[in-house]
Amino acid sequence: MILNFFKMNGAGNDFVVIDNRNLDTNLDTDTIAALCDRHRGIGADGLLAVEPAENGADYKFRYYNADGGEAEMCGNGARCFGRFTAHLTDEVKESVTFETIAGTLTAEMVGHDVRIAMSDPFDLEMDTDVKVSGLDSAVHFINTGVPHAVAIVDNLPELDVVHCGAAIRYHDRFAPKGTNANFFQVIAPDHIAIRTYERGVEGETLACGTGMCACALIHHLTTGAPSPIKVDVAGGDTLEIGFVSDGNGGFTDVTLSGPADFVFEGKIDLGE
Ligand SMILES: N[C@@H](CCC[C@H](N)C(=O)O)C(=O)O
Repeated sequence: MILNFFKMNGAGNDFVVIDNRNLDTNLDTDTIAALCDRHRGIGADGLLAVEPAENGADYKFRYYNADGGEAEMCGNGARCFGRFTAHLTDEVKESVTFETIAGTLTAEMVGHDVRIAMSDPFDLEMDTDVKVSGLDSAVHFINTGVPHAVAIVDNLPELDVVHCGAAIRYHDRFAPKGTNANFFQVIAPDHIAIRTYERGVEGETLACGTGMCACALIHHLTTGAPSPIKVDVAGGDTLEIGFVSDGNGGFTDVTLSGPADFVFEGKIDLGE
Protein backbone atom coordinates (compact mmCIF):
# COMPACT_ATOMS: atom_id res chain seq x y z
CA MET A 1 0.00 0.00 0.00
CA ILE A 2 1.27 3.47 -0.90
CA LEU A 3 0.64 6.08 1.84
CA ASN A 4 0.42 9.74 0.85
CA PHE A 5 1.58 12.01 3.64
CA PHE A 6 2.65 15.52 4.48
CA LYS A 7 5.48 16.44 6.82
CA MET A 8 4.79 19.46 9.04
CA ASN A 9 6.28 21.02 12.14
CA GLY A 10 5.09 23.34 14.87
CA ALA A 11 8.05 25.14 16.46
CA GLY A 12 10.25 22.12 15.68
CA ASN A 13 7.87 19.47 17.07
CA ASP A 14 7.46 17.49 13.83
CA PHE A 15 4.68 15.33 12.48
CA VAL A 16 3.64 13.02 9.68
CA VAL A 17 0.16 14.17 8.64
CA ILE A 18 -2.30 12.01 6.73
CA ASP A 19 -5.70 12.81 5.27
CA ASN A 20 -7.89 9.90 6.38
CA ARG A 21 -11.27 11.57 5.84
CA ASN A 22 -12.55 8.49 4.02
CA LEU A 23 -11.19 6.17 6.74
CA ASP A 24 -9.44 3.92 4.23
CA THR A 25 -6.08 3.95 6.05
CA ASN A 26 -5.71 1.73 9.08
CA LEU A 27 -2.25 2.07 10.60
CA ASP A 28 -1.30 -0.19 13.49
CA THR A 29 1.06 0.79 16.34
CA ASP A 30 4.15 -0.81 14.75
CA THR A 31 3.54 0.88 11.39
CA ILE A 32 3.14 4.32 13.01
CA ALA A 33 6.33 3.74 15.02
CA ALA A 34 8.15 2.67 11.82
CA LEU A 35 6.95 5.79 9.94
CA CYS A 36 8.15 8.02 12.80
CA ASP A 37 11.56 6.27 13.03
CA ARG A 38 14.23 8.88 12.24
CA HIS A 39 16.66 6.36 10.76
CA ARG A 40 14.48 3.89 8.89
CA GLY A 41 11.26 5.85 8.32
CA ILE A 42 10.08 9.39 7.55
CA GLY A 43 11.08 10.56 11.02
CA ALA A 44 8.75 12.50 13.35
CA ASP A 45 7.73 13.07 16.97
CA GLY A 46 4.23 11.88 16.09
CA LEU A 47 1.58 11.22 13.49
CA LEU A 48 -1.62 13.21 12.92
CA ALA A 49 -4.62 11.77 11.09
CA VAL A 50 -7.59 13.80 9.83
CA GLU A 51 -10.81 11.85 10.21
CA PRO A 52 -14.49 12.78 9.73
CA ALA A 53 -16.11 14.50 12.73
CA GLU A 54 -18.68 12.62 14.79
CA ASN A 55 -20.14 15.41 16.95
CA GLY A 56 -20.61 18.40 14.66
CA ALA A 57 -17.09 19.86 14.45
CA ASP A 58 -15.34 20.24 11.08
CA TYR A 59 -12.99 17.26 11.59
CA LYS A 60 -11.82 14.63 14.07
CA PHE A 61 -8.20 14.87 15.31
CA ARG A 62 -6.24 11.68 15.96
CA TYR A 63 -2.75 11.91 17.41
CA TYR A 64 -0.17 9.15 17.83
CA ASN A 65 3.19 9.52 19.56
CA ALA A 66 6.39 8.34 17.83
CA ASP A 67 6.07 5.00 19.66
CA GLY A 68 2.70 4.45 17.92
CA GLY A 69 0.55 4.94 21.05
CA GLU A 70 -2.44 7.28 20.81
CA ALA A 71 -2.51 10.42 22.99
CA GLU A 72 -5.48 12.63 23.85
CA MET A 73 -4.04 15.86 22.43
CA CYS A 74 -0.95 17.59 21.14
CA GLY A 75 -0.71 21.39 21.15
CA ASN A 76 1.88 21.79 18.39
CA GLY A 77 0.11 19.04 16.47
CA ALA A 78 -3.19 20.91 16.88
CA ARG A 79 -1.67 23.99 15.21
CA CYS A 80 -0.37 21.85 12.33
CA PHE A 81 -3.74 20.07 12.11
CA GLY A 82 -5.46 23.47 11.99
CA ARG A 83 -3.18 24.73 9.20
CA PHE A 84 -3.51 21.45 7.27
CA THR A 85 -7.30 21.25 7.46
CA ALA A 86 -7.70 24.97 6.66
CA HIS A 87 -6.20 24.08 3.27
CA LEU A 88 -8.27 20.93 2.64
CA THR A 89 -11.14 22.71 0.87
CA ASP A 90 -11.02 24.97 -2.24
CA GLU A 91 -11.53 28.03 -0.09
CA VAL A 92 -8.77 28.39 2.53
CA LYS A 93 -10.46 28.67 5.94
CA GLU A 94 -9.61 31.23 8.64
CA SER A 95 -10.86 28.99 11.42
CA VAL A 96 -11.38 25.23 11.86
CA THR A 97 -12.93 23.16 14.68
CA PHE A 98 -11.94 19.60 15.52
CA GLU A 99 -12.81 16.91 18.02
CA THR A 100 -9.99 15.51 20.15
CA ILE A 101 -10.13 13.06 23.06
CA ALA A 102 -9.48 16.15 25.23
CA GLY A 103 -12.51 18.03 23.84
CA THR A 104 -13.45 20.10 20.79
CA LEU A 105 -10.87 22.74 19.90
CA THR A 106 -10.76 25.71 17.54
CA ALA A 107 -7.76 26.68 15.42
CA GLU A 108 -7.62 30.23 14.07
CA MET A 109 -5.18 31.28 11.35
CA VAL A 110 -3.44 34.46 12.50
CA GLY A 111 -0.94 35.35 9.76
CA HIS A 112 2.00 32.95 10.01
CA ASP A 113 0.73 31.72 13.38
CA VAL A 114 -2.12 29.45 14.36
CA ARG A 115 -3.95 30.11 17.65
CA ILE A 116 -5.56 27.14 19.42
CA ALA A 117 -8.39 27.62 21.91
CA MET A 118 -7.45 24.81 24.30
CA SER A 119 -9.68 22.74 26.60
CA ASP A 120 -9.78 23.80 30.26
CA PRO A 121 -6.90 22.35 32.32
CA PHE A 122 -7.61 20.03 35.25
CA ASP A 123 -5.97 17.88 37.95
CA LEU A 124 -3.72 20.69 39.19
CA GLU A 125 -1.45 19.67 42.06
CA MET A 126 1.16 22.10 43.34
CA ASP A 127 4.19 20.24 44.74
CA THR A 128 3.44 16.57 44.21
CA ASP A 129 6.26 15.62 46.59
CA VAL A 130 7.94 13.73 43.74
CA LYS A 131 11.74 13.79 44.15
CA VAL A 132 14.22 12.69 41.50
CA SER A 133 18.02 12.68 41.51
CA GLY A 134 19.65 15.64 39.77
CA LEU A 135 16.68 17.95 40.40
CA ASP A 136 16.33 20.14 43.50
CA SER A 137 12.99 21.75 42.59
CA ALA A 138 9.40 20.88 43.50
CA VAL A 139 7.49 18.94 40.85
CA HIS A 140 4.01 20.33 40.11
CA PHE A 141 1.34 18.68 37.94
CA ILE A 142 -1.45 19.81 35.62
CA ASN A 143 -3.33 18.24 32.71
CA THR A 144 -3.62 20.65 29.77
CA GLY A 145 -5.06 18.04 27.38
CA VAL A 146 -2.35 15.53 28.26
CA PRO A 147 -0.56 15.08 31.63
CA HIS A 148 2.33 17.40 32.47
CA ALA A 149 4.74 17.49 35.40
CA VAL A 150 6.45 20.88 35.75
CA ALA A 151 9.59 21.90 37.66
CA ILE A 152 10.99 25.44 37.90
CA VAL A 153 14.80 25.50 37.60
CA ASP A 154 17.64 28.02 37.43
CA ASN A 155 19.99 25.90 35.29
CA LEU A 156 17.83 25.13 32.24
CA PRO A 157 20.60 25.06 29.57
CA GLU A 158 22.74 22.61 31.60
CA LEU A 159 19.93 20.45 33.03
CA ASP A 160 20.00 16.75 32.15
CA VAL A 161 16.46 16.76 30.74
CA VAL A 162 16.62 13.16 29.54
CA HIS A 163 17.73 11.82 32.93
CA CYS A 164 15.37 13.95 35.09
CA GLY A 165 12.55 13.75 32.54
CA ALA A 166 12.63 9.95 32.33
CA ALA A 167 12.73 9.66 36.15
CA ILE A 168 9.57 11.80 36.43
CA ARG A 169 7.86 10.25 33.39
CA TYR A 170 8.15 6.76 34.93
CA HIS A 171 7.65 7.80 38.59
CA ASP A 172 5.06 5.73 40.51
CA ARG A 173 3.09 8.90 41.28
CA PHE A 174 2.15 9.17 37.58
CA ALA A 175 1.64 5.45 36.82
CA PRO A 176 0.17 3.75 34.93
CA LYS A 177 -0.29 6.38 32.20
CA GLY A 178 2.94 8.26 32.87
CA THR A 179 3.42 11.95 32.26
CA ASN A 180 5.33 14.41 30.11
CA ALA A 181 7.98 16.29 32.11
CA ASN A 182 8.75 20.00 31.69
CA PHE A 183 11.43 22.23 33.15
CA PHE A 184 11.27 26.00 32.93
CA GLN A 185 13.36 28.99 33.90
CA VAL A 186 12.06 32.52 34.38
CA ILE A 187 13.60 35.04 31.97
CA ALA A 188 11.37 38.04 32.81
CA PRO A 189 8.04 38.37 34.65
CA ASP A 190 6.09 37.67 31.43
CA HIS A 191 8.65 35.40 29.76
CA ILE A 192 9.91 31.87 30.46
CA ALA A 193 12.12 29.31 28.67
CA ILE A 194 11.22 25.63 28.71
CA ARG A 195 12.55 22.18 27.85
CA THR A 196 10.34 19.10 27.68
CA TYR A 197 10.77 15.34 27.91
CA GLU A 198 7.86 13.82 26.00
CA ARG A 199 6.08 10.63 26.89
CA GLY A 200 5.79 8.43 23.78
CA VAL A 201 8.87 10.00 22.20
CA GLU A 202 10.91 9.04 25.28
CA GLY A 203 13.28 11.92 24.84
CA GLU A 204 13.51 15.68 24.64
CA THR A 205 11.61 17.34 21.78
CA LEU A 206 12.25 20.81 20.32
CA ALA A 207 8.88 22.04 21.62
CA CYS A 208 5.71 20.80 23.33
CA GLY A 209 2.56 22.92 23.07
CA THR A 210 0.55 21.45 25.93
CA GLY A 211 3.78 21.58 27.99
CA MET A 212 4.17 25.30 27.25
CA CYS A 213 0.60 25.88 28.48
CA ALA A 214 1.32 23.84 31.64
CA CYS A 215 4.50 25.86 32.38
CA ALA A 216 2.87 29.24 31.69
CA LEU A 217 -0.02 28.40 34.07
CA ILE A 218 2.33 27.18 36.81
CA HIS A 219 4.41 30.36 36.30
CA HIS A 220 1.24 32.39 36.82
CA LEU A 221 0.39 30.42 39.97
CA THR A 222 3.87 30.82 41.47
CA THR A 223 4.50 34.49 40.58
CA GLY A 224 1.13 36.04 39.71
CA ALA A 225 2.38 36.87 36.18
CA PRO A 226 -0.59 38.00 34.09
CA SER A 227 -1.67 36.64 30.69
CA PRO A 228 -0.18 36.49 28.08
CA ILE A 229 3.12 34.75 28.83
CA LYS A 230 5.87 34.32 26.24
CA VAL A 231 7.59 30.94 26.09
CA ASP A 232 10.99 30.21 24.48
CA VAL A 233 11.38 26.60 23.37
CA ALA A 234 14.43 24.44 22.70
CA GLY A 235 13.94 24.75 18.92
CA GLY A 236 14.47 28.52 19.13
CA ASP A 237 10.90 29.83 18.66
CA THR A 238 8.98 32.02 21.09
CA LEU A 239 5.28 31.25 21.45
CA GLU A 240 2.51 32.92 23.44
CA ILE A 241 0.09 31.48 26.00
CA GLY A 242 -3.08 33.36 26.95
CA PHE A 243 -5.45 32.43 29.79
CA VAL A 244 -8.06 33.60 32.24
CA SER A 245 -7.27 32.66 35.84
CA ASP A 246 -9.90 32.49 38.59
CA GLY A 247 -7.12 33.24 41.10
CA ASN A 248 -7.71 29.89 42.76
CA GLY A 249 -5.98 27.40 40.45
CA GLY A 250 -8.79 27.28 37.88
CA PHE A 251 -8.25 28.40 34.29
CA THR A 252 -10.44 29.03 31.25
CA ASP A 253 -9.82 30.45 27.77
CA VAL A 254 -6.31 29.02 27.49
CA THR A 255 -4.82 29.80 24.07
CA LEU A 256 -1.61 28.63 22.41
CA SER A 257 -0.26 30.76 19.53
CA GLY A 258 2.70 29.88 17.35
CA PRO A 259 3.92 28.66 13.97
CA ALA A 260 2.72 25.64 12.02
CA ASP A 261 4.59 24.93 8.80
CA PHE A 262 4.41 22.54 5.86
CA VAL A 263 7.81 20.95 5.15
CA PHE A 264 7.22 18.51 2.28
CA GLU A 265 4.74 16.12 0.75
CA GLY A 266 5.58 12.49 -0.01
CA LYS A 267 4.55 8.91 -0.67
CA ILE A 268 5.87 5.86 1.16
CA ASP A 269 5.42 2.19 0.34
CA LEU A 270 4.08 0.35 3.38
CA GLY A 271 4.70 -2.93 1.58
CA GLU A 272 1.32 -4.45 2.51
N1 LIG B 1 3.98 17.30 21.50
C1 LIG B 1 2.82 17.50 22.21
C2 LIG B 1 2.29 16.50 23.16
C3 LIG B 1 2.09 15.12 22.50
C4 LIG B 1 1.53 14.07 23.42
C5 LIG B 1 2.48 13.68 24.51
N2 LIG B 1 3.73 13.18 24.05
C6 LIG B 1 1.78 12.68 25.44
O1 LIG B 1 1.90 11.47 25.25
O2 LIG B 1 1.10 13.12 26.36
C7 LIG B 1 2.34 18.92 22.32
O3 LIG B 1 2.81 19.75 21.51
O4 LIG B 1 1.47 19.20 23.12
